Amino acid sequence: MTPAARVQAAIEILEEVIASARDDGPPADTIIQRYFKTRRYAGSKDRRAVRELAFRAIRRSGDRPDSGRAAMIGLADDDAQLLDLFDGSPHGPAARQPAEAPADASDVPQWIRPMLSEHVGAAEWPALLERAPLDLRVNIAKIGRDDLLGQFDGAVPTPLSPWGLRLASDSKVDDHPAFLDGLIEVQDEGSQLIALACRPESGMRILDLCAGAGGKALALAAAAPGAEIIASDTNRARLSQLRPRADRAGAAIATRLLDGGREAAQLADLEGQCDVVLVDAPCSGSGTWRRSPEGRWRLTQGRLDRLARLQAHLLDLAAPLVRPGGALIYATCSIIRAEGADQARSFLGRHSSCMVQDVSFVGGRADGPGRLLTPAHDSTDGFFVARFVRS
Ligand SMILES: C[S@@+](CC[C@H](N)C(=O)[O-])C[C@H]1O[C@@H](n2cnc3c(N)ncnc32)[C@H](O)[C@@H]1O
Repeated sequence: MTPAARVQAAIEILEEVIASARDDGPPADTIIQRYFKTRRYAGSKDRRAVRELAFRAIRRSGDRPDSGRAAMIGLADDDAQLLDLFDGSPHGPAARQPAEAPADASDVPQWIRPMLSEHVGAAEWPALLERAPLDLRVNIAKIGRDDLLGQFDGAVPTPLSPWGLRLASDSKVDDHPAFLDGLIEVQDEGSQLIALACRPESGMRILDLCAGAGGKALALAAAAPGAEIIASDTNRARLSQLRPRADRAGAAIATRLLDGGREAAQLADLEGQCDVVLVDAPCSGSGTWRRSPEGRWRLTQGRLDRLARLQAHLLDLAAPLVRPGGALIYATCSIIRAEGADQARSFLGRHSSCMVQDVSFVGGRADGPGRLLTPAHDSTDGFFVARFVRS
């Protein structure tokens, strides 16, 4: 591909990413993979260059651009070499017209700014979009962290989680023997800290209510191999990914597929029976923009309101399942108050039998009844987490 053809390819990809963000479709990575499946002429260098261009344009625009071309023009207006490639050559983009408006540049969408946690001021915004390192969680049920340290080039222990190793962002581990043997999982340090906040111990019964593909359930099982762990979710496809991961890790985790709206009846046998219930609730994902920067283009006030209602519903569902003296842990990978401190405060207002307890990990900052981790302050994804004890 010529350099100009790469720019045109990135514009076409951006067009799809914009439509997908508007219509709640697949993420940018999936779109890029699909794009090249039907374009075998593109070599690996072309693919890398196009991907890089598309992601640079996505990171540059906080608000959803009008078109892929507007997004790329925005990037090119600050980069003379890129602008020169708008030359109308075959397969390249048409020449830039003076009347064409570039997409606006911003880190955080305008409308979301007033909704962020007070900790996430403008000085923290650039870090929300910096490339994240690759964090691994060592399966401590099988091996110690120090025993694996030397097996990965440039790996360092994560500073906050005792289970983590940090590698450069572009590291690949899915064909590493340690991965195939179930000794590691890819997991951001922030997610590891949420599992730590559950204080898992052998003999406990732990419900991971929104387990998804089981990232945190696996961390809990590794930390407390003698615990009974139940992983539930309403999404069959996600929950079914847990089984092979648990087999690889040698973890015993029971799963329960729930029907949205019938969860209370399906979990009735666990009422007052759980030592710990983890509610890792669906959220805006605003704490993970550094991995999925197009997530900023997906959010609308309507979506945010629906998510906040679902989070409240899941918290109300979870509270009666906790045994007296047991703990409810609420987490979202969000830096938006409505999904964090405000949600936790409302929960406390509705449930007088629950009291706040400090989460036991190092890191983060106090944020209302919970703690907030942010990329700038903690070098983790952004997370809100609160721990409640049932009296
Ligand atoms: C943030 S994700 C969970 C990530 C997972 N805990 C992990 O560590 O990989 C939230 C999950 O909540 C699930 N969910 C949505 N509505 C639910 C409901 N009513 N009951 C249980 N799970 C639900 C979604 O399907 C999604 O998998």
